[in-house]
Amino acid sequence: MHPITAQLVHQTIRPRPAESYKGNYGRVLLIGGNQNFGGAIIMAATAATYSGAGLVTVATDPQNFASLHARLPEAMVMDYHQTDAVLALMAGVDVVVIGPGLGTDPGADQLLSAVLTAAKPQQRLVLDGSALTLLAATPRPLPASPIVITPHQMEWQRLSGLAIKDQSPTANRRAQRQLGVIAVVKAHHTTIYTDQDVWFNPGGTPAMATGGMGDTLAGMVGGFAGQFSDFTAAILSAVYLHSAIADDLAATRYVVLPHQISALIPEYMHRYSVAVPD
Ligand SMILES: NC(=O)C1=CN([C@@H]2O[C@H](COP(=O)(O)OP(=O)(O)OC[C@H]3O[C@@H](n4cnc5c(N)ncnc54)[C@H](O)[C@@H]3O)[C@@H](O)[C@H]2O)[C@@H](O)CC1
Ligand SMILES: Nc1ncnc2c1ncn2[C@@H]1O[C@H](COP(=O)(O)OP(=O)(O)O)[C@@H](O)[C@H]1O
Ligand SMILES: [Mg+2]
Repeated sequence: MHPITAQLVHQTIRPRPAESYKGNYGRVLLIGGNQNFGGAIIMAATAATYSGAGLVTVATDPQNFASLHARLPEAMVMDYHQTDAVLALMAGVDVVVIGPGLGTDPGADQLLSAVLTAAKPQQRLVLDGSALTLLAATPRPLPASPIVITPHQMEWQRLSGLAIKDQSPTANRRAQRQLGVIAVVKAHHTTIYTDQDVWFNPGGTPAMATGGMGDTLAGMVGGFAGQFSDFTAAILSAVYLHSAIADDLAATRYVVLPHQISALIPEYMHRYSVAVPD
């Protein structure tokens, strides 16, 4: 098992070329946020935007449009009930993040299936939250796209069939291989399973135990996946920085809130892009 290192993050987040524009930094579509969980997709979209995604669109329940715009005017919105319009927009994006606050009603289930069916081989997919619960309840074929899943331990139990107490690296590895996707199994020290390797995240603190913390990670993974060509390195760097920021904040705070992490992502990305921090 390899630790994710500051060096790896430094090698992944490089200074931006001067001759570039928003189209070079990833078109990211985030899908989620029902009438009860609008905050989840707002936090995910905030993290994707603060991670440097060039263009962010959020497909969500229209009830969330005003609050999303008020928090994040950089994001565009669309009604996720209009499946054809969502799929038409999806055809032009680099990354799809689906699941934060999506809920598990039949409409959400159908939207997940439609997105999985429409995904093109070059599009990167981030499956989180409700998307994983839906997938566990009704397994369906996954597209040939690069896919990362970001389950917490209960979502991983539902998906893998492994009880939380049995989620050892060896068992997780076996389950990841069967699914054929990169698995970020979130815990106190998150472990990441790729086809080649098992990684662990050295950071993380119980100060992160707040609703929305995983939604924020999903958005970061989406933002990084739209910018950095090595998909695995992008995922590992997002996992590392998410908790590195939290660990630093937790030195003087009892709890760290998801939006506090997002606010610091640009500063940390700059820091890691210029040097390997101590
Ligand atoms: N502000 C918001 O709108 C929020 C929306 N959320 C969304 O709510 C939906 C449901 O997600 P939840 O995770 O809340 O509910 P889930 O039902 O998927 O998981 C929570 C259940 O798993 C158990 N559990 C065991 N180990 C756990 C672990 N390590 N971490 C978390 N739960 C563990 C809990 O006791 C609980 O019974 C998702 O779509 C999620 O994105 C949550 O992220 C919370 C914040
Ligand atoms: N005790 C802890 N130590 C380290 N990290 C934690 C701890 N509790 C929560 N986290 C992190 O917070 C995030 C929680 O994700 P998740 O449960 O999906 O949250 P939500 O769905 O509410 O956004 C994960 O990245 C997890 O690693
Ligand atoms: Mg979650």
